Amino acid sequence: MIPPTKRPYIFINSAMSADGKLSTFERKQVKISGKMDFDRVDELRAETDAIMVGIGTVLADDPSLTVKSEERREKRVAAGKEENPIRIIVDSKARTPLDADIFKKGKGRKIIVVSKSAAAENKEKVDAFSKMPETKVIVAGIDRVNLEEMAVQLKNEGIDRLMVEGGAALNYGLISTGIVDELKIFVGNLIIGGKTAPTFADGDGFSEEKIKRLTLESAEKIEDGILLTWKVKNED
Ligand SMILES: NC(=O)C1=CN([C@@H]2O[C@H](COP(=O)(O)OP(=O)(O)OC[C@H]3O[C@@H](n4cnc5c(N)ncnc54)[C@H](O)[C@@H]3O)[C@@H](O)[C@H]2O)C=CC1
Ligand SMILES: Nc1nc(O)c(N)c(N[C@@H]2O[C@H](COP(=O)(O)O)[C@@H](O)[C@H]2O)n1
Repeated sequence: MIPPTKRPYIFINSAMSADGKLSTFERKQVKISGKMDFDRVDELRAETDAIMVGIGTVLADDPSLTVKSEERREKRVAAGKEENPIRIIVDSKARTPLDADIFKKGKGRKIIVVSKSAAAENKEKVDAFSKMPETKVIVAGIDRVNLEEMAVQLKNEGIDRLMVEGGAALNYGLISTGIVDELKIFVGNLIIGGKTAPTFADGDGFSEEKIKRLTLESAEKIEDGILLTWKVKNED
């Protein structure tokens, strides 16, 4: 495992239903958070150096990942930062559409992380990413993005605090690699159901001896849901 000093502090913020789902079996975005929780997320975005999502989330939701409050953007600029944190997509096969909202909405740097095989086999698309405004490509891993290698490269880009906003496969990948420090999970007042609907952490799952343990830091009621903040025990 890489020492925490060689990578950013990494936390995941997600909203899930009371039955642990991130969205429906159709993988369509569901409004789980209310107004207050979305505002809390906006504040977290404004305080972070970078925001990351997986390609599954880009293809499903097409998020812009911008700071929504003008006041918060102005505060960032006054502090000598860009309006928006660096927006990062983990995209092993270079599938990010060139007309994705992340390229169209909001100012600031973007990073697309691809695998070596995508950089070689899909060179035209990867070159096109590099030509998009304020966009850099990082290559990490052979056929799939190596998340540890990526984290070290992101630290070298000056990212000390990284917020991950899903989805299910990326959450599991990062947690199972042992590089997530904290989870902020808003549990909303709804049941989504469905055995194929994405859960907070999908992937292969842990065998019993490798189950990841957490320490509860706080539980806060927000509107009709609850925000749980956990520290991840990575030393086990
Ligand atoms: N409620 C919420 O807070 C959120 C919900 N969502 C929902 O989650 C769903 C998308 O989740 P997923 O389909 O799981 O996609 P995802 O966003 O987790 O992206 C998965 C992709 O990440 C890439 N990846 C590269 N290297 C990886 C590695 N080493 N480990 C894991 N992934 C790696 C792969 O290309 C993989 O296909 C959508 O339905 C979306 O609406 C997404 C974000 C937040
Ligand atoms: N915090 C939170 N609550 C929900 O109810 C959600 N559905 C999500 N989804 C995440 O928000 C992203 C949208 O970002 P933009 O508004 O486009 O900037 C979406 O892609 C998910 O990451 N989050």
